[in-house]
Amino acid sequence: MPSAAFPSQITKHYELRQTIGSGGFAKVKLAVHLLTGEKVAIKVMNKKELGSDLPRVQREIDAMKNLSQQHVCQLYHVIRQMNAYSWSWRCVAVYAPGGELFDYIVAKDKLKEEEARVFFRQIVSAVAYIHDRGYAHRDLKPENLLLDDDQNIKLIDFGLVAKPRGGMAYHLETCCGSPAYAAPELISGFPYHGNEVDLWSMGVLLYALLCGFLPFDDDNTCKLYKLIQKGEYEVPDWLSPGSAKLLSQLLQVNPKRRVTIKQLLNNEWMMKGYAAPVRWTSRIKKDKPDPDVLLELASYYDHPLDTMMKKVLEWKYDEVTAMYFLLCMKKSKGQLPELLPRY
Ligand SMILES: COc1cc(O)cc(Nc2ccc(C(=O)Nc3ccc4c(c3)C[NH2+]CC4)cc2)c1
Repeated sequence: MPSAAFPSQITKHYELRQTIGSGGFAKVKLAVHLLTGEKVAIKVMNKKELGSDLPRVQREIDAMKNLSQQHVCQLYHVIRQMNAYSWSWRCVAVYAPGGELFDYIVAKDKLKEEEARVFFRQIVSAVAYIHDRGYAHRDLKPENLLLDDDQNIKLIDFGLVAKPRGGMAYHLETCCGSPAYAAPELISGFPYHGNEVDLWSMGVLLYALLCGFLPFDDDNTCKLYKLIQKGEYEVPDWLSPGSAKLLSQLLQVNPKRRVTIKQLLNNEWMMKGYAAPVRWTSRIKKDKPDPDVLLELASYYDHPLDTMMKKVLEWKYDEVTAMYFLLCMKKSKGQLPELLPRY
């Protein structure tokens, strides 16, 4: 039980600020990492509220520990704390000052094709990466896509992620995600493939970006399901033929006829105005830590370089992992030479 005399792991490293998101069993707070001054997002989950959702927390944390890519929200630090008579989790991750893509679309009503293409290419990059790592997100929607300070996409909320044993071929028997973005095969209760379900949700997402409203929408969930299973939607006259064609390739009721993530990478619409296909491999090389950051860490912790390298490569998602990623963030902003206070 933390007290003033025994500061919690959180207050030892972070200064908590306001709540920036809440829902279900979790609350997300803005915080500042004391040593680097970098802003972070801290997701607070209490076992008591979690109830049956405990596996969801573990799934999200395990997934985020395995996912490091420029368009996926980076996990920095996981702190499990015993308080009162139950466990609580605090997970520290990237803060995305642009907030949710959902709010960005609402504020702009709808996006021009060129702007939608910039975001959609980054979303395809994130999904191609997690699929390649054997994960299906299963809850792709604008609320789970955040914008960082350069308006780049960061994918969050891996609580419904599925990493079926033996890769993606396995059917996933659970029904999940948000109804308006759910694929026909998922809501029909048929066995489905997680990666195909993600492609349908991306079709709904692209439609929302280009139109400012949903292709299938009804307050009555049963009526909504019928609309989705019919797969008929309005094609507004402001959509270009290319946009309409890509939407028809994504919003295919038969998952076997749906465009695949690999086909999307160099799809005609995706390539318009671009010289190269979507780049989806990670720019973050966890197996080769950044030498400048290692030097800074070794100096701060007063460790020999090779000892520091070994500690970082353990990827414990403790204070060392957090320091590493946050110093990388500072370096990307040209602020690394700001020396850390020495012990
Ligand atoms: C374990 O998984 C985690 C852990 C964690 O610490 C965070 C997340 N997910 C996030 C949720 C929200 C944000 C975030 O930055 N939200 C945000 C930021 C700025 C603003 C808003 C939200 C909304 N109002 C406008 C300003 C970041 C990560 C997952």
